[in-house]
Amino acid sequence: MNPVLDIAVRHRLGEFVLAAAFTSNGRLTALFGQSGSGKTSLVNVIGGLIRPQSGRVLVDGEVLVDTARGIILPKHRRRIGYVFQEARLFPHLTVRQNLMFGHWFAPREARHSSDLDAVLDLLGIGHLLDRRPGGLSGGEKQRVAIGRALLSSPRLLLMDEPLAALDEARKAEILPYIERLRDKVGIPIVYVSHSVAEVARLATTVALVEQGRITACGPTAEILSRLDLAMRPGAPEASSLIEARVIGFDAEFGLAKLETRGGSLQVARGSLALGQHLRVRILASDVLVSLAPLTGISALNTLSGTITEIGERSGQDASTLHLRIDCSGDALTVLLTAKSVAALGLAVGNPVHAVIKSVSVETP
Ligand SMILES: Nc1ncnc2c1ncn2[C@@H]1O[C@H](COP(=O)(O)OP(=O)(O)OP(=O)(O)O)[C@@H](O)[C@H]1O
Repeated sequence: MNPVLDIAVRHRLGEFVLAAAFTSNGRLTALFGQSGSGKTSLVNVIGGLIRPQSGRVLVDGEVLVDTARGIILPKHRRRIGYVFQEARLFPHLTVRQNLMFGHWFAPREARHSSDLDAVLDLLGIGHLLDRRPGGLSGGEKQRVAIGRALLSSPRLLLMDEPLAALDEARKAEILPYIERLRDKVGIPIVYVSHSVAEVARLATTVALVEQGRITACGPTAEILSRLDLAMRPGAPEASSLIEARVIGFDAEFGLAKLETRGGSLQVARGSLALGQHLRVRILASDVLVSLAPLTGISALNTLSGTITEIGERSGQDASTLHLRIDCSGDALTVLLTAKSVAALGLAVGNPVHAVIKSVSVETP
């Protein structure tokens, strides 16, 4: 089977050289990297705004670029939807007219009159149809921009920092729509971000971009927890993504009880619903390790596991190191001082208890 994305391109922009190669089968592939690492340039190569000097771009096996065969499809023939940081809607047109603008760009055989209803429902924008962009919130504008891109029947959606211009409340409002887009619409997404929290929540696959190159690419949980990447410049701070399910609530204290493979966690209830499946994120620096089960401390969460990997000493003065604990199939990455590791005599194979404060468990 063809990968969803198969990219290997080389392109010089002044002093900067983009030399990026990766494949992805993810529904949402995040390009993550520091400012200036080349994420937007790569997106522009995929979208056709930059014609690469050499290389290939294939989406679901369709060749968009293959310089060796002299193929560089023009932008308008690629069927790629773009969503930028700013919504870029036409101010003089209504929301309906903005959306239909996307529809006109869809190939005739891919246009269906039912598409509009499905998109309105998916993005919750049906009530905005007669409004003009000027009267919409930033989050509403972005939902319309996503709708417009979807209605062009793209084979791929490129989203370049779509939430960067929004405040925290608007981001929180739009994230569930992007999750639905990822899970319910069969269009693969390439998503540029430099927010680890966003990547942890949305991405199925992460490609790390560093100085024009892809330094790692793989499933999100694996990339975020990889010890060899943890201290690289621009790499996300090491963290663990753990699959969990809401199994109950503690009404008196406003907590939700989550079940994970390695044990239970208690977190702030927020808007969690009974039975909901979610991914929680725990920073490596927010976990303590104990040889014996602890009593008499305030932390509410203890996961038990076995040390599977101890990384190299790193950080300031090589004073810290990462280790990985297998908690019944979930990998927990922990940052400790080298001194603690020596004092406890920690070694691969040791059974340990990982202690996590509830406030350190990030939930959607
Ligand atoms: N036309 C150009 N000529 C010369 N250099 C360029 C050109 N376009 C981009 N660059 C350089 O290429 C590098 C990568 O830029 P790019 O915008 O792709 O990075 P980015 O990772 O998207 O950054 P940001 O997160 O800040 O948007 C930068 O150093 C930029 O200055």
